This record gives sequence, C-alpha cells and structure tokens, in this order.
Amino acid sequence: MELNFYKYQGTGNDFVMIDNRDLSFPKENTELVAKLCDRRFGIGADGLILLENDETSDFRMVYYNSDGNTSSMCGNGGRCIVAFAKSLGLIENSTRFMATDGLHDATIDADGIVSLHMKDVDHIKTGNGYIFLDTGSPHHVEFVEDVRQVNVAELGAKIRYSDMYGSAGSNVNFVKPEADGRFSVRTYERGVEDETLSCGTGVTAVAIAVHYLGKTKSETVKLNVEGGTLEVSFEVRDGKYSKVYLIGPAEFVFKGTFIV
Ligand SMILES: N[C@@H](CCC[C@H](N)C(=O)O)C(=O)O
Repeated sequence: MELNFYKYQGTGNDFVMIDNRDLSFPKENTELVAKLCDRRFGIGADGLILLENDETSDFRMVYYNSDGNTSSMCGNGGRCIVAFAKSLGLIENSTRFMATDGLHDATIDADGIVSLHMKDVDHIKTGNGYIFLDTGSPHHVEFVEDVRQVNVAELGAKIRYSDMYGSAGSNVNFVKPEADGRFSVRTYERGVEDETLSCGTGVTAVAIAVHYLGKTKSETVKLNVEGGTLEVSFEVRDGKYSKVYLIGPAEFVFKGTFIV
C-alpha cells in the first residue's frame, strides 16, 4: 500500500499529516503509526495527525503520539492541521474544526501564523513546588533556576511515571522567568516519552500557570521554547481562563510516499 503523507512542524514539534477523508488509513494499526513516527525506520515525528471529514465542522483532527496511541489534544498539531487544511484548499484564512476535546476556531494569517482557540481552563491544582492543569492535555508545571541545567528526559520521566499521575501520566514542563518578561520552557511529553522542542498545550498551561501564580499580570505571555517562540493570550474572569489562544508558526517541511 502506498501512503501519501505531508510533514509539518510548529516550533519544532513535528508531525506526519495524512489526508484521511477517504478513511483508507488503518486507524487501529498502532505499530504502523509508531513506525511512521520512528526517526530511523520511518518518516520521523513527535506525532501523527489524520485530517478527516466532519459533519458539523470543516474537518476532524485525529491525533496520535509517536508511541502509536491516540491521545489528548495537541496544540502545535492543531496549528499545523490548520495550515495543512489551507494547503489542501479546504479552508481559506479561518476555520472551525473538531478535535478530541471539542470544537476549535482558528485563523491563519498571510505569514502563516496560526492563532488557535484552546479550551477554557477553570480547574487549577497547586501542589508542593508544582501546579497542574489541563489545557486539552494534562500538564505538570514547575519552576527551575535554569532550564538549561535540567535533565528533562530523566526528571520528566520520573514525574510522568510517578504515583502523582497514575496510569494516565502527565506531560511535564520546566519553566524559568526571564528578565524581559518572557518565560523559557522545556517539556517532557507523555506518549513521546522524551523532550520535544515545544508543546502547544504545554506552553498554554505554563502561560496560565504564571498568571495564576502572579508571576505576570499580563493576559498575553510570550514563551521561549527550544524550537522558537510561542504566544498565549487569554481573559480571566472569576478565576476562569477563557478566550485562550495559542499563537505561532506552522510550517510545511516536505511530502512523500511511504510504502507500507
Ligand atoms: N505536542 C502536543 C501534545 C500532544 C499530546 C501530549 N503528548 C499528551 O499525550 O498529552 C501539543 O503541542 O500540545
């Protein structure tokens, strides 16, 4: 079987994108998804995303982590599928699509910057030296002296697999406030089981967390990630975060055919 694919990346978080409107992709084949994401035996990516028809919106997004399993919402992948849908001629510069956590509105500008509406957040848990919230995916956030000094793969895995988060686990974000008002973030991603160059739901969680903890009064937060810069904006009313937007680039890298 020949499988046509498109490779996209959003601040270094990269994805195999497949137009599955004909539903020909073997969606239950976990081994195939993991192989396609394998950086030596396959195409290589942090995740795989299917674009499918949806009865109530422009399209449906189905997300798999690189371990081959479907997972929760992917913010960077959500931005990339908007660029992908535009390249297919499905949409022009705005869209509403369905994802695992519900409907998302998004726009894409002339420079390819995608602004993605994320879910509201009204439940934030603070613990001893960390904060936990779900922005479409679960995120543990903790502050460090220097993100460069953190062994993200080792410490991230330790927290992700700890009793704190049970069998479901969590993504893990390490944050340092910068002098210019930005925040530097490194993320260990569940289902990739390693550090990724950025995580969209992760920086969204960090932006809300730093506001919730009073480390910024701004409702727009810029974040430095390993793969570039992302911006998160929101409104806060009575402790509820709404009108949450994840803003940043989403770029086509290459396309190809994979022989299954
Ligand atoms: N990279 C994604 C997050 C994808 C899901 C996450 N790995 C999980 O399983 O929770 C993003 O950009 O949000």
